[in-house]
Amino acid sequence: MNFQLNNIPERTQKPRISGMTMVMDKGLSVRQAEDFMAVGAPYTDFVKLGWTTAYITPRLDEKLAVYRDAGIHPYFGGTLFEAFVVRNQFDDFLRLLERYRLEYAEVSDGSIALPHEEKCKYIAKVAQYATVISEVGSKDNTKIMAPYKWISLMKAELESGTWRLIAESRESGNVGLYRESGEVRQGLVDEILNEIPSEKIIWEAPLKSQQVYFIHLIGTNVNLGNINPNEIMALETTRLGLRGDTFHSFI
Ligand SMILES: O=C(O)[C@H](CS(=O)(=O)O)OP(=O)(O)O
Repeated sequence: MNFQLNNIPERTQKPRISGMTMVMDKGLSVRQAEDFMAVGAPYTDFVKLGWTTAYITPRLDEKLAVYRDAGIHPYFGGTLFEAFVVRNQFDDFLRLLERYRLEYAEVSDGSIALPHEEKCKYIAKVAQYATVISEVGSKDNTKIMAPYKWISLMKAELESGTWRLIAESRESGNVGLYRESGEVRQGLVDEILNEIPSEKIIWEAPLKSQQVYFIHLIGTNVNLGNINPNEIMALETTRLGLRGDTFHSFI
């Protein structure tokens, strides 16, 4: 830090198992990724190349190297897994993990209809190649899932070998965990937290109001995802109680 301020909440240190920040890269150039790492690396744990953008990303190997060299784990969005599965190319997906030396892989069913037992089998298989992060929740805002269902899916995915669960919100922050307005489904979050340890969940929270909600509810070291690269410094200061929204929470 550049100077001393007392009573700053303690942040977990890398390699973090809680207090993690997952940033969504929607198509940064290699140069933009380097610039992002120049300021954001200490505050970023994972970079997800959003949905299927890895398919068309120029100089993909170079971009992955930029993140790895900065101590960040890059991985591909779950929609890419779904794009392989829906085309009966699951084995090609596994080869892709090896080809790009990906240590983490997202398994999701946000865009395809996949019986949950099958999703769990995929989780177990992918776990033989990479550490699995599995996403729960639909990308379709007409599909509202009851809290008990979220919890049973989450438990089954953990039992199948998922390392961390991602709670869906999309980039827009208005599905899954959130109402169409972006407001948090608070009852849902409370029920999930009664049954699943919070450090097992990465809450997708692209909007500032959502990040603030989870920092107030769970604390500085809540796991947050789908953060815009441009917002990484803003989020870190919010975690530290150094922005108006959380200023009085930690003093
Ligand atoms: O679910 C997500 O956060 C993303 C991005 S969006 O849904 O396309 O907005 O998909 P993912 O495949 O997990 O990157």
